Amino acid sequence: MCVKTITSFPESSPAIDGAVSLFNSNNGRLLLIADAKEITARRTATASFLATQLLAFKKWKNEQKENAILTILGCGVQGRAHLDVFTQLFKWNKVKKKKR
Ligand SMILES: NC(=O)C1=CN([C@@H]2O[C@H](COP(=O)(O)OP(=O)(O)OC[C@H]3O[C@@H](n4cnc5c(N)ncnc54)[C@H](OP(=O)(O)O)[C@@H]3O)[C@@H](O)[C@H]2O)C=CC1
Ligand SMILES: O=C(O)C1=NCCCC1
Repeated sequence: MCVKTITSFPESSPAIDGAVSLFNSNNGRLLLIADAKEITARRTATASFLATQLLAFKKWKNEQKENAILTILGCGVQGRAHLDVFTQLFKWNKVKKKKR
C-alpha cells in the first residue's frame, strides 16, 4: 500500500514538496518514506514521454523526426526532469529552454 502526500505552493521554489509512504499490505507495517519531489518529477516526465510517443512520434514521418525541436517552457524541477527524459529517449535536431 502506498500513499503520496503533496503540497503545492506556486509562489515557493520549488513549488511542490511531499512524501511517499509505503506500507506492507499484509501486516500494515511502514516500510519506507521517500522524497515525493524526485519520484513525482521522474514519473511525470516519463508519463509525458509515453504520451508524446503514442500521440506524436509514432505518427511522424522520418523527415519530421529529423527536424524535431524540443522546447522546454520553465526550467524548474519538471523542466529539468522533462529535459533529461526527452533527450535520453529521443534524438532532437535542436533543444530550446525558455526561462523568464
Ligand atoms: N501533471 C502532473 O503530474 C504534475 C504537474 N506539476 C505541475 O508542473 C508545474 C511545474 O512544477 P515544478 O517544476 O515542480 O515547479 P518548480 O517550482 O520547480 O518550477 C517552476 C518553474 O516555472 C518557472 N516560472 C514560473 N513562472 C514563470 C513564467 N511566468 N515564465 C517562465 N517561467 C516561469 C519558475 O521560474 P523561476 O525559477 O524564475 O521562479 C520555475 O523555474 C506546476 O504547475 C505543477 O503544478 C508538477 C508535478 C506533477
Ligand atoms: O503528483 C502529482 O501528480 C501532482 N500533480 C499536480 C501538481 C502536484 C503534484
